[in-house]
Amino acid sequence: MAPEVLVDVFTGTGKVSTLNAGYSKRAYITFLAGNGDYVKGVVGLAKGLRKVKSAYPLVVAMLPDVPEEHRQILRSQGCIIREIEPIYPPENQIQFAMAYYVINYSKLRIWNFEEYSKMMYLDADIQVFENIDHLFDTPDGYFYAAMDCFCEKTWSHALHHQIGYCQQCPDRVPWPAELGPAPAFYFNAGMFVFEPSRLTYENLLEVLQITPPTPFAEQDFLNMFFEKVYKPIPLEYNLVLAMLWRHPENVEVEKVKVVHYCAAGSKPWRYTGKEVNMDREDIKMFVSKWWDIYNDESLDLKDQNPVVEEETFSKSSIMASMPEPTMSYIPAPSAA
Ligand SMILES: O=c1ccn([C@@H]2O[C@H](COP(=O)(O)OP(=O)(O)O[C@H]3O[C@H](CO)[C@H](O)[C@H](O)[C@H]3O)[C@@H](O)[C@H]2O)c(=O)[nH]1
Ligand SMILES: O[C@H]1[C@H](O)[C@@H](O)[C@H](O)[C@@H](O)[C@H]1O
Ligand SMILES: [Mn+2]
Repeated sequence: MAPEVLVDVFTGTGKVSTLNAGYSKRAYITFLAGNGDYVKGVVGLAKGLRKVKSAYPLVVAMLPDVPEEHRQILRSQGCIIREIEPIYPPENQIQFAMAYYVINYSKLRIWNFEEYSKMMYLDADIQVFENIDHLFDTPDGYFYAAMDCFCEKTWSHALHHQIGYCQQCPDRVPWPAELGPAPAFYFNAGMFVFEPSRLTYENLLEVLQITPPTPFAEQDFLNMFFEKVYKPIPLEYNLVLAMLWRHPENVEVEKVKVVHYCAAGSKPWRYTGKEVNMDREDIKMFVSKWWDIYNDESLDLKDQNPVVEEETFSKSSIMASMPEPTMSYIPAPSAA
């Protein structure tokens, strides 16, 4: 049976949610490694979440190599800092994952944050342009994320890409019958909704030990691990920018709530406009919208005191004002 795509149907009652009454254990979470410029992405994300009046704090799971200066910047923006130990794939096998992505296995630590009942992971190169708090209301027991696209060069190692198959337009080149059933839907791991759990965490680490690393590192691993409970959500919750030129018919730009600046050359803080497709008007528009948020001083955290967790929660409940969504499911088109 084809998996289902989650579709939100908003009733838009505008009712103020009483978040502290049972829902306070929710948070956004991102990942930060190294002393480079990804800290700018996290600052941008923290300000973006504030702009759309998200009711939940942003936790930053960071590796020990993030310098104190960057931690201070993030604290001053209201982020909750949580240091994690790196996770490496089994010894001697690292060469099979793309070097750049190996560090992302460390992301698995976030399943250990059991003090939160539900979290939404967002890459540091993601920006949120509309409130997406309602995704926390999705039924428990599933893994929610948007489906990826296989058309860019980064996918050239994969058979899908080589034969021209993409799950975003499965009719263009249908999956060849002689290769067996079409592959399960595959999500981009830059954005997902999950439930931390010690049991799941231990399971993840155990299975990782017997799983050979693959090019997209933890993204491939999570796709395999959560295959049976994966529920695709609409692309507007994680617009992988390449969708704009690979599958424009699937994108309604005005509906986009979350942009993932993952296309080569599109990270706003590194943007030069010179790389392929980077001179497009829609790309320029999204990059400039990211900078508007990053540069907007009115979005800086007003309170100069460093944020402590409890404080953030109670502030959140006061800020919370959002429509109450109802969710329904429709079947997705078959990938075959
Ligand atoms: O020097 C770095 C590199 C990466 N990151 C963090 O790691 C995330 C992933 O890196 P990119 O966003 O540059 O990579 P992509 O978006 O191309 O990666 C996609 O594929 C990866 C496979 O490992 C992950 O699944 C990632 O979440 C997914 O969006 C960043 O957003 C950021 O949060 C850092 O903090 N510092
Ligand atoms: O799955 C891949 C991967 O996450 C890449 O890093 C990203 O740049 C691509 O856009 C995506 O399709
Ligand atoms: Mn990313």
